[in-house]
Amino acid sequence: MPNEPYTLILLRHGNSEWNQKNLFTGWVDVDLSEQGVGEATRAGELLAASGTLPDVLYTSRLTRAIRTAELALAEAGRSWIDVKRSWRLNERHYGALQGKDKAQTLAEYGPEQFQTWRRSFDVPPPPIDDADPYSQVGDPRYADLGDDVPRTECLKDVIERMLPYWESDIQPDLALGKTVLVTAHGNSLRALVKHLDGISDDDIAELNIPTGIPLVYKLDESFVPVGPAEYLDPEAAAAGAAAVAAQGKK
Ligand SMILES: O=C(O)[C@@H](CO)OP(=O)(O)O
Repeated sequence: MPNEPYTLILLRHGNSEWNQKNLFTGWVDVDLSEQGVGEATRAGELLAASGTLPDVLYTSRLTRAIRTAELALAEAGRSWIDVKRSWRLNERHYGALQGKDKAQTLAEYGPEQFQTWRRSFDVPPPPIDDADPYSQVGDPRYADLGDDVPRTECLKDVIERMLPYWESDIQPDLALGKTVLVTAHGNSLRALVKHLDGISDDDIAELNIPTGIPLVYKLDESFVPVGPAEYLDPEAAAAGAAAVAAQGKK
């Protein structure tokens, strides 16, 4: 291979106030919890210690991802890098479940329906009402979407809105040899990992992304991984992923 492989770092935001309260979040703009602030800072330490220093940052338009990136980059001495934000990296819109308690939802609807809403590939939760306090309709942050602001999404919908951005914006920066950091969300990153690793529609249900631990991909010139992606703290990543899988059962 003539050139060095491209480096892509995926980072799920640190634990949020609603992760802590065990509420479905989606596009609701909640901040990091104190634990999340610590995780974001630690992510920056891991980047610095491994010498994986980003040249450009991509984030969603949600505070928890933006702050995670700011804290991690400050810790790694890279606050100065260029930043690009897109709603296409936002969390999966959780429809009418936004703001609902996960444990209560599990108790009310049962494990099968609960798992279908959380992890099925193509079954979205019921749509959120435009008048719901947790709807994003009318939010100036999404003025460019007009009436196309999502009312609910399944993982398939997330892949369909995220992949065009991956191709139009992120891939060209990688092709320039830049180390790219993407700070995003559990389900928008599951969508990207599914694409990169060629995971089937069924198997993706089992994949959970832990909060605040950088996942590093090396990609060839066709943006295909040259080996398995690596978490910079594999033990913490395994524990974190198991905790995400168990949400609701508390
Ligand atoms: O509530 C959410 O938006 C997501 C991520 O926190 O939850 P889940 O892991 O249940 O998809």
